[in-house]
Amino acid sequence: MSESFDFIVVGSGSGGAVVATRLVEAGHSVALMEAGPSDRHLFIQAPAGSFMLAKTGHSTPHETVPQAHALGRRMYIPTGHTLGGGSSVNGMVYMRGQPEDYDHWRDLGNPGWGYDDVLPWFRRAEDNQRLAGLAHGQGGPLTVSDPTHRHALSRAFVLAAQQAGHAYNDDFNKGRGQGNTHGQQGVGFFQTTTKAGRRASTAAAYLSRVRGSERLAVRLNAPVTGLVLEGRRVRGVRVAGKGGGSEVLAARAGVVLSAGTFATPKLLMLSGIGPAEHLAGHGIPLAWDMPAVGQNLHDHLEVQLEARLKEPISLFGHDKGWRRYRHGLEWLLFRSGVLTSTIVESGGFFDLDGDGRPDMQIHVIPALSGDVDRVPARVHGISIDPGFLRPKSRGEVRLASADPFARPVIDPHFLEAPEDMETLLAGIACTRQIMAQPALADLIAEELLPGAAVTSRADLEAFVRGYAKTAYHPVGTCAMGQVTDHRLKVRGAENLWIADASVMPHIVSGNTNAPTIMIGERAADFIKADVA
Ligand SMILES: Cc1cc2nc3c(=O)[nH]c(=O)nc-3n(C[C@H](O)[C@H](O)[C@H](O)COP(=O)(O)OP(=O)(O)OC[C@H]3O[C@@H](n4cnc5c(N)ncnc54)[C@H](O)[C@@H]3O)c2cc1C
Repeated sequence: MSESFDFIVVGSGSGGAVVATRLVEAGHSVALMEAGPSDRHLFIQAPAGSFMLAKTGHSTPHETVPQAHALGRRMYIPTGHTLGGGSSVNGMVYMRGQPEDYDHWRDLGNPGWGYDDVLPWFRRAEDNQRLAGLAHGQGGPLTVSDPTHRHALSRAFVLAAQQAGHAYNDDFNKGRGQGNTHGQQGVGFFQTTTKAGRRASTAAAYLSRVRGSERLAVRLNAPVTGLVLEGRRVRGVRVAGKGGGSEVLAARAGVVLSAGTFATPKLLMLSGIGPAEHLAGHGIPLAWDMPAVGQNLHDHLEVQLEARLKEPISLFGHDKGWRRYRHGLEWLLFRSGVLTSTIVESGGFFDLDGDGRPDMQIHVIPALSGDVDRVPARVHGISIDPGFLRPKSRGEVRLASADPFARPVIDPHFLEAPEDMETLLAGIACTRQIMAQPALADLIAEELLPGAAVTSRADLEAFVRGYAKTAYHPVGTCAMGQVTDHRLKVRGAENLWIADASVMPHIVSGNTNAPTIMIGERAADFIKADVA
């Protein structure tokens, strides 16, 4: 083995960069292996650039297998592929989910993961620019701030939703609500992971603290292709080298997998840790049988309602011609203007089934955004995306072959559970009610998607099956309690941990970046204690 470190962390995303930073701060030497390139790119650093990142090579454009309950469509689920991973390409919405999510994780057999248990780690990570008190932290690495740019359409949505009877909420992360209200419920502006007009990825917020340390080696464009095992002990990792060769790096204390919901189970399976029959089918020697690896894949799904506007007030055209240069210059010189916008500035949480707990989230985009396989109409418009928070459908990730460079087979079984369809249909009705209120109705010329004529249940169901898209929050494929224990150590392994979104046993009721950062914080503490 060529080089050795105390720890090797595989993947520098929302979980990995946090673990690596905390281990280095604790005095350990760490090799942080990242398959993707550097994050030095205007579209990463300037918040609004995120909408133009799809084609820059900073994300991996995963595709599902044809989805039986979505008209046989292959659905697009990108994941980050750069320093900072998803936190470098995401929409920067700062959201934790609901206290009940974590209480549920605890009740599934993961002691120490209830809301009151995890709250201190959310607070430790956080440097909130507006909110203090029991729910929020100051002085942590991750800056959480209010959107400085609030587009007229983002504001119109918030007003229209209040006109429809939904309460204004100025803190979706306050935790348990007052009296009969749920702390998350209502509409407003999302807090963001941005700092002074720039993206606060885990690379910027965490890794920058230890970048100069001689204990940290960051390897970019360095895909790990498997683990080096000796019985139940991990000795190191295999890394693809330039020109087709491969190198082995040694880990004296252990290895942390933080390659994300698709790549972490893939690496386990390539290393012989997974469902025995599946591995045998690909000729991979079994290390130990773990049927749960790759199972329990789930994600948030949403539909996009689109409307054409009467006046040219959306963001349409702002990424073209002279406007593009003006916005770029304003951001470069002053860190102000449209490029500081996270685009998804407003939205809310709605309790559609009346059980006292929101089950639907809305994201608002002040333009027609389309989808990766759907070019939007070239007109001024607004997109309003209702999506479910707690999907019932479950799928899986499997190997396509023993080739580490083959994309995994991703089958989320989207919309298989009838409840998922019901929540989306109720979400469309709720969204239309908001669009009918004066603050939005006065701006809207016509509904483009699904279109005013689409009102029958059959037509609306067909719309959902034909247009539903993911919110890019895949989780669950190495679930804590199944694949790892409650201290995030892989079951059966002596010194192998997982710290990414794959360990969530059940998706949180909200965006997944902040919860994954919390998982990274906790993993670092478990690991430090385990090797002390
Ligand atoms: C387009 C988009 C928008 C999103 N918007 C939001 C949002 O607004 N708010 C929010 O909270 N969440 C959002 N999310 C989700 C959130 O960013 C992710 O849930 C989170 O980043 C996942 O973190 P992770 O640590 O599990 O994996 P990642 O952050 O994806 O990190 C995994 C890293 O491992 C690397 N890697 C993979 N395989 C290997 C290998 N073999 N060797 C070495 N390195 C490897 C990858 O390149 C990547 O950098 C969004 C995600 C996307 C993609």
